[in-house]
Amino acid sequence: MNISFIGAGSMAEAIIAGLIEKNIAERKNILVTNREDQTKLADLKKKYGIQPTYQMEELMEDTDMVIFAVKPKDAAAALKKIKPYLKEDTLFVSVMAGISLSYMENRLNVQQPIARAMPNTSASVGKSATAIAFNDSVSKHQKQLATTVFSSIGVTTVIEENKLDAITALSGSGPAYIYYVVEAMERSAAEIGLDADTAKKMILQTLVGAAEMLLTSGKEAAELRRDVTSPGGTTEAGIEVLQKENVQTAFMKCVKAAMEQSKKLGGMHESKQIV
Ligand SMILES: NC(=O)C1=CN([C@@H]2O[C@H](COP(=O)(O)OP(=O)(O)OC[C@H]3O[C@@H](n4cnc5c(N)ncnc54)[C@H](O)[C@@H]3O)[C@@H](O)[C@H]2O)C=CC1
Ligand SMILES: O=C(O)[C@@H]1CCC=N1
Repeated sequence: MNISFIGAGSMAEAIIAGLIEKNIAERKNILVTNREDQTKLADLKKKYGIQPTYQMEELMEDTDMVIFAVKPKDAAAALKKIKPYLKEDTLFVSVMAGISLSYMENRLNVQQPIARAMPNTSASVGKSATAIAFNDSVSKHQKQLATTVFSSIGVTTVIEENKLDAITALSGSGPAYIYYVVEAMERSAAEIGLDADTAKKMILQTLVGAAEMLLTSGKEAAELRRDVTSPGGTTEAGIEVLQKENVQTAFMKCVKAAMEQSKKLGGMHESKQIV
């Protein structure tokens, strides 16, 4: 498979690492460009053996798929730059938060095959939860190609585009919520007299173990929680505080706020005139 990346930041690198690790594409067939940071491209070449280039013709000529991984604020300029070189039947895959299929169709070509994907940074370790939506021009074969690419960095689900803001809030931003909880556990461990190394080891194994239980036990989260909570015991005392402080409600508000922001990001850019 030939794949070209527009944008060479953390998300592009995570996907490149997955493609190489799982042998989805040969290193010589992965082309990468960015706006101007030649040092970053040289680093990527050294690390992964991929092909950096600033030649748009080279990027677009034989590619099966263009992965577009620039920030939403840079979308308009980057789309304008590539439009003259993008072949009309090449699959264009965006990983940008908030930017809709119709926004991209309007700036590229209404008939362009376009996919909108939302991975997360766990892609770097092959554990992304990615959701992907397609416009009507994407062929069955192209859907398979895109699914293969994102499956190389974790689990992939095909969904309707109108669910992508919710997905962005839940699993796109999701790793950050978990890290936030870990930060709190680390701080409390220090306060109750545990050294940082011991605390980290215990917290991380607790996290991995809980995830494995959720994946394999066949039990719901609430049931697993009840299994830990002995009547009159330590967990009950802890959870009572979380309930009194409305922590679950706060988390629900957090996900909703992230979803609103995803919608807003899209709206902010959609309202700009096509230039
Ligand atoms: N970081 C995250 O957790 C996630 C990010 N995303 C999305 O991925 C996209 C990229 O995010 P990051 O990799 O974190 O950003 P980043 O800032 O690390 O990388 C952006 C890249 O785009 C390049 N770029 C900007 N304008 C360009 C242009 N005109 N032509 C060519 N290249 C250009 C920059 O040089 C840079 O290499 C964003 O749209 C974000 O919404 C999606 C899921 C998760
Ligand atoms: O915070 C953001 O906007 C990006 C999208 C999902 C995760 N990070």
